[in-house]
Amino acid sequence: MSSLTPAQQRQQLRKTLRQARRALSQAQQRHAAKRLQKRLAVHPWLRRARHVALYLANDGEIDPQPLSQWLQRRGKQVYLPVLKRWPRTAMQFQRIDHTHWQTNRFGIAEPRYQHQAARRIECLDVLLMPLVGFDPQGNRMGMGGGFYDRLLGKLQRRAHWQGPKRVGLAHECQKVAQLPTAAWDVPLHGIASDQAWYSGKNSR
Ligand SMILES: Nc1nc2c(c(=O)[nH]1)N(C=O)[C@@H](CNc1ccc(C(=O)N[C@@H](CCC(=O)O)C(=O)O)cc1)CN2
Ligand SMILES: Nc1ncnc2c1ncn2[C@@H]1O[C@H](COP(=O)(O)OP(=O)(O)OP(=O)(O)O)[C@@H](O)[C@H]1O
Repeated sequence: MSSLTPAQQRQQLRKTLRQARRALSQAQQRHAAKRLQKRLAVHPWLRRARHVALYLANDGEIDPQPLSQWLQRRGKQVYLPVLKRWPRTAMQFQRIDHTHWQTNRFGIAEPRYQHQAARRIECLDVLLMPLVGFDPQGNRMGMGGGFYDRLLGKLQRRAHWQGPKRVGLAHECQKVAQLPTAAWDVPLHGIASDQAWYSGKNSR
């Protein structure tokens, strides 16, 4: 209905797109994950990268696992997000080798925090991000926690941007023509789906 506020529109869209990705079969998920790996394995950003963050698939997200294995075979360091206990809105990244696992408050597995395995976001080469929805202009909508936006927002306010390439990973069914954007959204440099590569327009 046209009487929805922008926040309600985002919420509505989030619900529809989450249902769409959850409706994919296991076979479709496996196929998509493999296609994604093939696409990114030839991308110069990933071929050059030494430190890459990704995520453990949840709620129908496209699965970066085949890509993670490819990266590790190439001797690259792979990192996962770990939610901070305090402040509860913060997140950091941790290398995954020799890891003890725990479950975070959203039921997603994550490495137990170890100071020596953590890496600052500005020292990552590529940040592969989960998303609920994207548009071909490079806008991203996540689960609504604001974890990635908050982390990247801090970097963006610095005079000299130094940070990872921001790449969203998605199923093609998560694409919309134009996302309603919020002031704090940080645009992506690119989006890789199982079917295509999208170059973000307003990335820097
Ligand atoms: N695989 C994966 N890992 C990730 C993220 C992600 O989006 N995907 N995150 C990206 O930020 C962070 C976790 N953020 C999340 C935010 C909300 C929910 C979620 O399921 N929300 C429920 C409500 C749960 C509750 O409040 O108890 C929901 O909306 O139904 C999950 C993860 C870090 N790790
Ligand atoms: N840079 C920021 N500074 C302060 N608050 C922020 C910032 N970015 C996001 N937020 C807060 O986080 C909340 C969720 O934002 P949003 O809906 O854009 O999250 P998301 O991108 O879907 O989630 P995520 O990044 O965790 O995947 C917003 O209501 C906003 O208040």
